[in-house]
Order: sequence, then structure tokens, then C-alpha cells
Amino acid sequence: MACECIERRTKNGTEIISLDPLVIYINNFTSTIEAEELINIGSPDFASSFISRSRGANTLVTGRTSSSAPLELSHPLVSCILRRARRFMGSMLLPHEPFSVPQLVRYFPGQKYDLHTDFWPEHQVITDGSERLFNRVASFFVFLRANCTEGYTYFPSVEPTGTSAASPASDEELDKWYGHRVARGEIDGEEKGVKFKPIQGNAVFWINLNEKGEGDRRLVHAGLPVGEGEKIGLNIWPRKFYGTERSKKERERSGWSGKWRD
Ligand SMILES: O=C(O)CCC(=O)C(=O)O
Ligand SMILES: [Fe+2]
Repeated sequence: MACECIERRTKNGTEIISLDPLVIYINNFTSTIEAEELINIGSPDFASSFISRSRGANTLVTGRTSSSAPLELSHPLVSCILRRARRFMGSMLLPHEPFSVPQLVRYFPGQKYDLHTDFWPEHQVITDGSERLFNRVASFFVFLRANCTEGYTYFPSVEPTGTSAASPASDEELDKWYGHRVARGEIDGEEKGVKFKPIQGNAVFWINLNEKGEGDRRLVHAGLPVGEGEKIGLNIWPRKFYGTERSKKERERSGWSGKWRD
């Protein structure tokens, strides 16, 4: 009898790609029907993507040529997907800790999002008048439509765990374990980091900030240019709070540098 383990695992399972930093591959985070419905919900609102800045106005930049659309938090399917994300995070996300507005991103041929981090180098002030500071503690990137070639999500500084502690997984190992879903990336002809093929319903999850709220620059990543066809993804960003603007100033006065790790 054929062994079903691998088939079962890939149908509905999670796989650790890297332990430090933590990057997890989630198979079938959404069903096909859910993926298409999420796209329908957000589609009327697609507009050129901005990059949100820590201070001042959001800006349009050439490094991000996709379009994006917010998803209404109150929509039953959107809240169902966020409950799923919350359950996945377990006690890492406390009941009072919210999500940012989920965001669809759509790419046509040649469109891309250059290297960036999802966390802000400085915590943001929430706009509810409470002066609380927040940041994106982790990220889920879900592939909702993957009728495309190329368009991988690439993390140049995440080396996938291999059989030997001393060296990252080789392309052959990745191919054996993940098939075409996960591969090594390259920069200037040198093998470096890991990239994920767009596959409908599957997601990549990673942790952006450590317990102190410091951002981990190893989670820098890019949406590589789409070859042919269309790619649509969904960003889900759980938030954590880090005191208030006032408490930050007091910390700085008392000697805390407020600097992020490089
Ligand atoms: O399109 C991708 O593969 C990644 C998108 C992304 O990182 C983002 O929208 O923050
Ligand atoms: Fe991102």
C-alpha cells in the first residue's frame, strides 16, 4: 500500500523551514473557494500599492509596482480567516492584540515588490487617541491566486534548515522534502536564502520582532517579478503593543537606546 504520510502532510500541514529566524510553511491555509472569495471581496478596491512610512505620508515608490486592496475586517469570511491566523499563533497573540487591516496584493507580468521588511524600524503610534505604540510582530503571506510563472516570495537571509547543522539545505534536499514549493534563491549568481513558489491557498508565516519588540532584519524579503499571468497574495499582520510615546521617551531618558538590531 502506498504511504499516505507525505500526501497527508502536504494537504493540510505545517512545515518548519527555518528555526532561527522562525519561518513556517503552511499548506492549505485557505481553500480554493475561500481564496477566490477573498479576492472578490477586495477586488473593487485595488489601487497602486503604497509603502507605509514610519513618519509622514505614505509614498508611492518604484520598488513596489503591484496594486493592493484592504479587506473589511467585519466581513464574515475575513474575520474567519483572521480567527484561523490567531489560532495558529496560539499564546503568541493575546486576545486583546489585534490584526492590521488585511491587505490583498496583485501582480501582473513584470510587477514586483523589492526587498523590504514588514515591521517598521520605529513603532507606530495608533490613531485611536490612546498614544499606544504598535508594530507588526509577525506576518502571514497567503497565495490566493497563482496563475503565474515566477513571482516567488524570496528571503535572501533565511537559510533553510538542512540535514547538517553546519550548512543550509541544498536544492536537492529542498526538492525531496518540498517538491517545487520551496527552493534556494540566488543573488548575483550565488545561492542564497530561500524562496517560495506561489501556490493557491498555501502561506508562509514568519516572526518579525523578538520579545523586546526589536525587528529582525534577517526577515527582509521580496516579491520577485511575475513572469506570465497573475499573482494575488494576502498580507495578514498581527500587531503587538509596546507602551506609549510617553513611556518610550521616559525609557530613552533613562538610558534605553531605542535602537533596533541590525
Ligand atoms: O508578493 C510577495 O511575494 C510578497 C509581498 C510582500 O512581502 C508584502 O506585500 O509585504
Ligand atoms: Fe512583505
